[in-house]
Amino acid sequence: MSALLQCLSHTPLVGEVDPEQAVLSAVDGAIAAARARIERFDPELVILFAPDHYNGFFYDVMPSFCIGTAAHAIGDFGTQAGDLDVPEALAEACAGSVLASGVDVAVSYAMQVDHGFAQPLEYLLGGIDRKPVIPVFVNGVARPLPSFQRARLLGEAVGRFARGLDQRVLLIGSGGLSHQPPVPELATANAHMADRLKGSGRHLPPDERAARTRRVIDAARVFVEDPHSLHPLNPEWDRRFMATLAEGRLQDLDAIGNDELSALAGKSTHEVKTWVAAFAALSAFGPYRACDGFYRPIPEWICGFGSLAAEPATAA
Ligand SMILES: O=C(O)CCC(=O)/C=C/C=C(\O)C(=O)O
Ligand SMILES: [Fe+2]
Repeated sequence: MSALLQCLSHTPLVGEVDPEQAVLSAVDGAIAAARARIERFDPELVILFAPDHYNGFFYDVMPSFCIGTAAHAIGDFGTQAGDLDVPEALAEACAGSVLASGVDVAVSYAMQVDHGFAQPLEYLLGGIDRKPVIPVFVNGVARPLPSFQRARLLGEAVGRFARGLDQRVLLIGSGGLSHQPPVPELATANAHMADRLKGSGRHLPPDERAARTRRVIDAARVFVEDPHSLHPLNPEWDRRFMATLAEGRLQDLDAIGNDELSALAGKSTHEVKTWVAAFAALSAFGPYRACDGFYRPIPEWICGFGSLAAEPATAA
């Protein structure tokens, strides 16, 4: 029974609109360090908390949280497509344990996931099917959104389940930090887009997929020139948020409401609830020690890009 945590921002813009080489090299260095630590740990099971961007979860039924007993990655923005290696019985047991803890997580026996899940698996493990993984969806874009507190309680419940396994468990949180790329919203969508958001977007025609990709790339190019063309990045908030997690003060976040968080750091920063869930899961193993914090505001990727690892304080 042991655990390692790695939280990492994701971006669909890597390779499309990139920052200068020095920044890219710094990011590559942070990811390489994370990957080396994970290799040394040699996880037997990965529990991946990640969001979706209207590729797998829609307003026909939008859960706050969902555990997959099987999952397929669609391969958006150049990420790997295919099946994740989900241990079905273990994922079922995890969902049962979380429900018994009082957190009403949904389950999916055919979860569809996007770059939010695929990118960390590729960057940190070398591919989407290299290790058994329990995928845990955390709604980070579709209002109404779960709160920091509920994300923490979800993570604690998952952590108690993981602690009971005789396995080396890698906990991953994917997404964030401050950012607001152009993701459609139901409240402002036209009839066609509203239909897509309610479920017809599950199998998007290739021309619409290409237009959607193009829209994000174009927005990034404009954002680099004009930081007010989208919600500005907030490095101060991002650093404070990372320090809060590193110092084990997860409950301090409970008081921050969702509208307040959107105003502080952009409507997509709710993805950081995956970080909160992952840290809360680690806290079920006892006090932890965070390490290798990395942060850069990267307008080319429309995000505050961060990486943070942690392990139980008792680990060697
Ligand atoms: O429908 C769309 O256009 C969605 C665009 C999209 O998927 C953007 C994703 C951005 C991130 O994942 C991110 O910056 O975290
Ligand atoms: Fe995202």
